[in-house]
Amino acid sequence: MQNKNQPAVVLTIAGADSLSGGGLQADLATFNELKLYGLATVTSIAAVQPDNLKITPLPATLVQDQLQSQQAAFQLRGVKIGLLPTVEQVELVATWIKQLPEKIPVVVDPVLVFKEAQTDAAVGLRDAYLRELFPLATIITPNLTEAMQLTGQALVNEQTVARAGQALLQTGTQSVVIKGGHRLAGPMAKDYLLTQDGNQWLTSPKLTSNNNNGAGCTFSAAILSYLVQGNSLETAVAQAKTFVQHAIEAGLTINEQQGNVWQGANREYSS
Ligand SMILES: Nc1ncnc2c1ncn2[C@@H]1O[C@H](COP(=O)(O)OP(=O)(O)O)[C@@H](O)[C@H]1O
Ligand SMILES: Cc1ncc(COP(=O)(O)O)c(C=O)c1O
Repeated sequence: MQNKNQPAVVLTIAGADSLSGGGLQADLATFNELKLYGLATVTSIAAVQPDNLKITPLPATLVQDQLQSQQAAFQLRGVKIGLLPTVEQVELVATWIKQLPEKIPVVVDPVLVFKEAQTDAAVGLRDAYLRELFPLATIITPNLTEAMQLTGQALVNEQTVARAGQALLQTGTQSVVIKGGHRLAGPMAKDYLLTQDGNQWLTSPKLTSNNNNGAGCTFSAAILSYLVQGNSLETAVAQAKTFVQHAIEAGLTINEQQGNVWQGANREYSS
């Protein structure tokens, strides 16, 4: 039994990152900083290698077992969906979301593209996200390259990103934020938020730091956290952008090419 002094419980369904930059490690760190109790269903293990990311999926039955155990033990207040490496896992997670007894925020981060390696998601996986998960989402959070792969459009400026947002909204998700981040040209890191009620660009100065592994995971986990705390979608996304900006600024260098975000940087700013 949870009383009102205990933290709300949220779940991430995600992969484990061997360097803890992204994946469930970033999600749990974010939930913790934002005073939520985080659970994780592990879908896969991502081992970061010098020029590759080796992703090993776990069997779907094991994913199902974890979800059942978590739902039996806790009242879940929100769910974030990260890396699901197989169509079978996407279908299973969609079925599980549909049977949840209450309507809770569901943030879907379609992890199809990684900073650590050049990848092109399998068409079947892309289609499964579009068909199965997006219609169940409160918000979807593709990065620029993922939005290109999901829409088949070249996204090079504000107009094309806005058009892609409209196309993604047609999938049935309640809202979409396309992360221009470091990939969209210009001095600002711009993200485009589109809801049923309107749209806006969220901007922050583009940091030159390479310590942004985990930025996307942290951003989407922070959106979920702020939604669970009762904020509007617009407020949740704006606050998440500030949270991730601080996390990149204070990131941890691994080598000249890459480093991880650090969610703990936000302690300095919280009251
Ligand atoms: N260099 C940067 N400077 C400032 N913000 C950034 C930078 N890179 C990414 N971001 C922000 O971090 C969040 C995650 O974006 P991104 O790194 O593109 O996602 P992903 O990790 O999915 O590729 C977005 O809010 C984006 O604008
Ligand atoms: C398991 C897993 N999920 C997601 C990601 C994506 O991380 P990012 O937030 O940098 O997009 C990674 C990156 O290494 C990962 O290993």
